[in-house]
Amino acid sequence: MAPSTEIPKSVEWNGKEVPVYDMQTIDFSALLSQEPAELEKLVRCCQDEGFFYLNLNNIDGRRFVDDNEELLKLMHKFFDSPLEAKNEYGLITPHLGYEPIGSRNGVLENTRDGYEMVKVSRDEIQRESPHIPSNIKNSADLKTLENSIAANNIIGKAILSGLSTGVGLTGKKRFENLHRNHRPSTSTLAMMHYIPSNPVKDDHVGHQKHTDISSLTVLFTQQWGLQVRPPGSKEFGFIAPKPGMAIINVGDSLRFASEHIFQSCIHRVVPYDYSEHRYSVAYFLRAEDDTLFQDSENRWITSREWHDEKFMAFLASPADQANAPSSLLLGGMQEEESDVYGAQAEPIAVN
Ligand SMILES: O=C(O)CCC(=O)C(=O)O
Ligand SMILES: [Fe+2]
Repeated sequence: MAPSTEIPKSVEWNGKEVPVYDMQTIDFSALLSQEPAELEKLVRCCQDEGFFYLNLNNIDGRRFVDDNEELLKLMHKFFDSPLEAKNEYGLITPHLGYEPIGSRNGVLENTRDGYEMVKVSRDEIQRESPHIPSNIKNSADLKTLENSIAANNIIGKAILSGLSTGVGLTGKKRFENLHRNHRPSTSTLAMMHYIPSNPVKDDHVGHQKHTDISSLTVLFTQQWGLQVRPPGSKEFGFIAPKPGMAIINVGDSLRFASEHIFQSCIHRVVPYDYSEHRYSVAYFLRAEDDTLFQDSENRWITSREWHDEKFMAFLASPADQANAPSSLLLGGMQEEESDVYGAQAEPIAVN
């Protein structure tokens, strides 16, 4: 019998039954044509949940899935290298460079994070001699990185454009116009490797609860581990990876740009299979640095200021993080009262 591709409604994780949340699916081809029914669905996804699958299993999308396969090979080469090679430039800016395992707080109390990450920004890849570690800098590697950044940028812009049309924005007010390609931004490709870990006994575990700084995040992963906490829900639940589909989420900046109509969904990553190495790629499409919007405290703030402020807050110690306002940490998103597991004091992070 062929293996079942059915996604279960819940799975057992860490000694507990945990929901698997079903998300809506937006079809990339229909999005490109701005089919009205697809745009309506897209707007609803962003207003109600802030998360959806993007189906790339079609003639328009398959090349982006292939780009991601190539990138995965490059990631294996990079992460298999010695630490000194990976850390050749260190973390140059928050959106460019390498962060070793344990740079931030982990997903559970008293843990550090369980992943290493290398980021290549869209602005940097276009420079004459970009700061990229030498072990992924031959001309084929640069092409692979460029293809992925371009692919994700095209996907992000198609979504922004669909959303602008869907909510009736015209001219300069359209979301794409806050994300012009030639303007400086912190948009970046983040490649992550999670080490195997057991939440019961290890001290480097997962990726802490957060909302993304970005306008939109385009995520590729073939492995379980991502959990979301949709608005109004009492607990985190898994999102199942699906072949040929990217997972898209709205981040704080698009929530602000939409006058807080869109949800910036709360999420985190846990080790699903404790013995597994997990790989994921998140492209953070961010607004032009000098874009002005109002945060949930009604402060006028630029895209760059929001990025820098939130990033610094999350590099802070667990004690300082606990004292930071949740309007900063969770982009103004409210959490429902938690169940027992979710109620434990968890640090919160950012990307
Ligand atoms: O690894 C993942 O699946 C998600 C990572 C993430 O949430 C982030 O980098 O902001
Ligand atoms: Fe994230």
